[in-house]
Amino acid sequence: MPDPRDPHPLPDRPDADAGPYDALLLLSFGGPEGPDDVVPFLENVTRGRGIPRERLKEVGKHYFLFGGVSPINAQNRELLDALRKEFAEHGLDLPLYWGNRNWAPYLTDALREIADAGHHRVLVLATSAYASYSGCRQYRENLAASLAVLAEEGRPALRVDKLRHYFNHPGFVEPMADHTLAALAALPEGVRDGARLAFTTHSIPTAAADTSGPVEGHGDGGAYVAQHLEVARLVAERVRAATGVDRPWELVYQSRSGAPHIPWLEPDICDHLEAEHAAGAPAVVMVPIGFVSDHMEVKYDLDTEATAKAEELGLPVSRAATVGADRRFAAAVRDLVLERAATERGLAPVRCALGALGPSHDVCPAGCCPVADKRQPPRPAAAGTD
Ligand SMILES: CC1=C(CCC(=O)O)c2cc3nc(cc4[nH]c(cc5[nH]c(cc1n2)c(C)c5CCC(=O)O)c(CCC(=O)O)c4C)C(CCC(=O)O)=C3C
Ligand SMILES: [Fe+2]
Repeated sequence: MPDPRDPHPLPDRPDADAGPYDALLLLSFGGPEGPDDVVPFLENVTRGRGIPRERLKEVGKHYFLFGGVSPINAQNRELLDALRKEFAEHGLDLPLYWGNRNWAPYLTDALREIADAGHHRVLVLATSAYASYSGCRQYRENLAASLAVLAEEGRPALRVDKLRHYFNHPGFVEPMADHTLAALAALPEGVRDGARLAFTTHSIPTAAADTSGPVEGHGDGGAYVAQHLEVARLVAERVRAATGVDRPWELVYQSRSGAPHIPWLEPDICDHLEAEHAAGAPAVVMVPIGFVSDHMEVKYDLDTEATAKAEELGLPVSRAATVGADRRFAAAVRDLVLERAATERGLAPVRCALGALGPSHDVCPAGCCPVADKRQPPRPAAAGTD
């Protein structure tokens, strides 16, 4: 077992050569930036997905509670700034672009800008660290659809690759562990040692979880659950080493949508808080390992809803910050860019990953993360084998 106190230095990549790539595209979810954006944004997100009307009204309210502004776009701007700084400091000359799936700046516009600047090979950083249809293939489908628009416009073809999943990269795990320690320190001292850890991520339909990742890993929970359990274990191990306390921890879920008769991953964080309280837990730290920034799913579902539930129970809780624009995460992105570029040049670079699962594949194999809903027509996806 690796020593959790080992700083896991990134491989010292002597070069700053991003070739054959000539652009990096930050690909994210997007979010509304004012009250008038909320309904059209939700329509973009849920088009053809069978989300009950009631649920949409409810989710709209979450956004209106925050003035109709999702924090996600500002957070992506911060990440872009951190990446620019990281690249400049290390002499990595790779222009950065940004496009979203569901709101401006849109993905198609970003790709058009990239093509018009004369670039040909694009590397994509998605703000989703794990496998699953929603977290990976859906982004690849959006890339394919946008590339098709550009082709119709008669623009020269872009070749697009996606960076591998980074959930187990030290630049993702280490900031998450530090933020968990900070959230523990924010609890009243008397309950700190007894506090339990609740790692949270987005619930998805169990059928989508079971088929997440490469075909040979399909089965109960699939790669989605296995990858999250691994990050939870890695973070819990680091927290134990730093505090000397071996705390009970669990992986739980949040932000469920979809029709009630379709099974989604459980337990929900609110039910979990109730169960922990009933079991005599003195406090709980919520650790949103499923997300890359403190966007609305974190601000509403954890900081508002779950925190209100805990108050009602009289259970002290705190919430760990996500990695956001942490410079170790920016360094991880640089590391992954250089790693992939070297691989594409025919070299065999060090592939940095913590824990037992090893580095994820560079290219999604055929059958990876299929649409679980059989009524959905299969759509073309870019940056993969199928
Ligand atoms: C796995 C996963 C991630 C993590 C990976 C990633 O980051 O991509 C994620 C992120 C996010 N999800 C977000 C927002 C929403 N997700 C929805 C709906 C859904 N999410 C799903 C899954 C995921 N979602 C699923 C299976 C659905 C059901 C409909 C469908 O199959 O597509 C809906 C519709 C209403 C509702 O029912 O909640 C909204 C508004 C925002 C923006 C937050 C902000 O504005 O700050 C972000 C970052
Ligand atoms: Fe979502």
